[in-house]
Amino acid sequence: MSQPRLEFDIRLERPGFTLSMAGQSRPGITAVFGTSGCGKTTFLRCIAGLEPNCRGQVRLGDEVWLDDHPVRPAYQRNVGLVFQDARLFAHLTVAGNLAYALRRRRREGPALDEVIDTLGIGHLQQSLPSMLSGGEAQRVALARALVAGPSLLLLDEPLAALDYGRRRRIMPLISEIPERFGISVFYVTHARQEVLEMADHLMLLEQGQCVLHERVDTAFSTPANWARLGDLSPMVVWEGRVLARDEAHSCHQIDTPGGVLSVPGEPIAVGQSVRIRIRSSDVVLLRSADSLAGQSNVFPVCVISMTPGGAGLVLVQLKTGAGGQFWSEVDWQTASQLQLTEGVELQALIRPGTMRRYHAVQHFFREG
Ligand SMILES: Nc1ncnc2c1ncn2[C@@H]1O[C@H](COP(=O)(O)OP(=O)(O)OP(=O)(O)O)[C@@H](O)[C@H]1O
Repeated sequence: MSQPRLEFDIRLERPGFTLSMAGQSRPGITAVFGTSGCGKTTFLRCIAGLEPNCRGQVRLGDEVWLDDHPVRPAYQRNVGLVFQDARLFAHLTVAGNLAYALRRRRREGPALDEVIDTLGIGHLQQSLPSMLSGGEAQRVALARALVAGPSLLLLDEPLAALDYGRRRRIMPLISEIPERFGISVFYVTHARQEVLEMADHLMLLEQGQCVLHERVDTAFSTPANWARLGDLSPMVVWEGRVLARDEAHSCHQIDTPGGVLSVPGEPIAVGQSVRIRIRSSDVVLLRSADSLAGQSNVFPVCVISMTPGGAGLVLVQLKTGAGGQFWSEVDWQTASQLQLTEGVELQALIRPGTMRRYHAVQHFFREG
């Protein structure tokens, strides 16, 4: 299903704060990320038409929403909004909340049953909001937003008030929304895990400006971004696809840009897209693979570059035969013993169990 493109070039002045952002939506989920006060919520509010002093241009597909002054006020912008608190109508049951949204629908939207099924709220229909857990209430809030048939979904930390278990259960449901309902999503979060698990793209805001708008794997794998994404240790994030599962050893064969990795963990379906994070500290370098016979995740690699890392270490950039680049961090003594220089070929072992796997139900890896 095609997702109408949002284009914006907006400015909002407040005492001590200016939001100034230009760009366009990309298919799938875009995480809006950044430190507290950088303007994430304000950006969503400007797009939704909730900031009367916002100036500039906003359009969604052929519809002009803002042309220096509002052309379409908030109630005429077909936007679904979900906040940290569910904000359900307290006097209506779940079914009543959904029926309300259905009555206000202004364009063709998803079937009610499909939304209820996707979010797993069929058994809650007769409940009042006061009877719902935080996770249930957020699922109903998402369902209510979807039932209204929005052209764009804006989610402002919808999982922030939930515990880890509930967040984990809802994340895959949110991941499905863009493809299943043909809607682009902007998703404000502070949580890196939510970005890695759900988002296709990352928009990083600093002091009211967008300083990065990239695919998630590229954003997290670029050295210049590590500090600004919250003091990350050197890492790469690879997009991969499950080729096979080895039940006997509880692990998966995953095709990645670096080659086929063997990754342990809970079952994931063959064909499923996943992300793999490999930190520099997870990678051991050796001159020869002789002592590693039978070990999985050993790759012949070539040294691309060496730069001083943190804490007196050297950061070694490596490339596998398949072309995937990643990092290892060693002390200078080890670097000298291994005679590391650019162009040297050696073996890299990605230590089993250190790789972090994210489900990443992504379908929008291509630039849209
Ligand atoms: N209603 C308001 N009136 C005046 N200033 C505001 C208002 N709301 C937010 N601000 C200010 O605007 C700036 C951006 O706030 P915003 O809420 O968009 O940041 P944020 O990135 O969403 O923060 P957080 O992650 O803490 O939610 C901040 O300096 C904030 O203090």
